[in-house]
Amino acid sequence: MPPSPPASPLPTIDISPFLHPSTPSRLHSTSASLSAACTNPGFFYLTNHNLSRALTSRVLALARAFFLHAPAAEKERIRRLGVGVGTGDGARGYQVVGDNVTEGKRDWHEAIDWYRPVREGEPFESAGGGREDGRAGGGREGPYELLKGVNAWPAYPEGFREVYEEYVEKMSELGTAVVKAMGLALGHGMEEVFVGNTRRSAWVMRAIGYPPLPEDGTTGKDEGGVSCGAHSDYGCVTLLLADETAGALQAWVESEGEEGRWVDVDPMDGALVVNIGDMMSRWSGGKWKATRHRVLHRGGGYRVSVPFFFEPDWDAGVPGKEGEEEVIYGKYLEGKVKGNF
Ligand SMILES: O=C(O)CCC(=O)C(=O)O
Ligand SMILES: [Fe+2]
Repeated sequence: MPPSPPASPLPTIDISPFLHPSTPSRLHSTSASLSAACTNPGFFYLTNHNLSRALTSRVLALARAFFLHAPAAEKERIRRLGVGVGTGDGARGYQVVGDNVTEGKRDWHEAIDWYRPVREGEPFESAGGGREDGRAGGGREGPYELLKGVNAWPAYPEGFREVYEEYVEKMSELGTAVVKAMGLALGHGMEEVFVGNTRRSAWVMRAIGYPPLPEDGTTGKDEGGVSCGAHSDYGCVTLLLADETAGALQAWVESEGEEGRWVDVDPMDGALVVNIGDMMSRWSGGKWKATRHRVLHRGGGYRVSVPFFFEPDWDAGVPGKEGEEEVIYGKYLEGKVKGNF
C-alpha cells in the first residue's frame, strides 16, 4: 500500500480568552500556544472567534455570486485601473483572471481588492487621497496617487457592501485580539507596541475566485500554471476565510531534521486559517516565520476565499533584527504593490 499522506500538522488556537474577559493563566497559555504555532509552521487554525456562521456564509456566498453571475459590465465598472487612469489608484478594484502577478507570473484567479479607506487627517491621506469617510464618501473622481483611491463596491449582488463592511469591523476586532496575544507571547511591552501600531490598521481585504487550473497544466505564456504563486504575506496577520474546497492552499513547512515540503492547508469547519506576514516576522526579531504559501486549485469546482490582512498602521515603523534598518509599513506596501502590478 502506498504511504498515506501526512495529516495536516497545523495547530489550532482558541482565541476566545482574548475576546472575552479571562484569567491571566488562560491568556498566558493561549499566547504560549500561539508563539509555538508562529515559530513553526507559521500557519494555524483559529477557533472560537467573533464571527457568526451566518456572516461567514454570507461573505462567501456574495463573493461567489459576484464572480460567477455578475454581468461583465459590472465587473468592468469596478475594474482596477493604473494610477492616473480615471479613478485608478493601482490597487483597489476588480482584476480579471491573469491580472494579478506573483513573482512575475500571472495567477489563475480573479479578485476584488479593498484597502483601508483614506481618511482625512490620517497619515495615509495625501493631496491625492480619496478620503472615503465611511459611507458618506464614495465619490470616485480621481486622479489618485498609488493606493490613495476609493474602494470599489459591486452593485451586484445586492447588499454586498453592507455585509463586507460588517465583516471588516469584525475582522479588525479579531486582528487586534490576535496581535494582543502575540504581543503577550513576546513580552517586553510588545502587547502595547502591537496594539499602538495597528489602531488604524492599513488593512487589505481580497475576495478571490479560483476557476480550476486548466487540465493540461499550462495557463499560457508568462503564466505560472498556478492559482496563486508562492509568496509570503506582507504585514502582520492574515485571517483567511475559505470555502470547503480541499487540496488548494499549501504551506511550505520545514520540520527539524526533515526536508521542507508543501503541506495542504485544507479548510476546517468553523475555523479561520491564520498565518503571519513579513512585518510580524520582523517584529518578532525573526523568531516567527512568515511562511511561504501558494494555491494550486486543480479540483473541479470554483473555489472562493476571502483573506483579510490585518496590517500595521500606514506610518508604523517596524524594526528588524539587529543591524537591519527600520521599515515604514506604508512604504513597504507601496514597493510591493508597484512590484506586483
Ligand atoms: O486563497 C487562499 O487560500 C490564499 C490566498 C493568499 O495567499 C493571498 O491572497 O495572499
Ligand atoms: Fe498569501
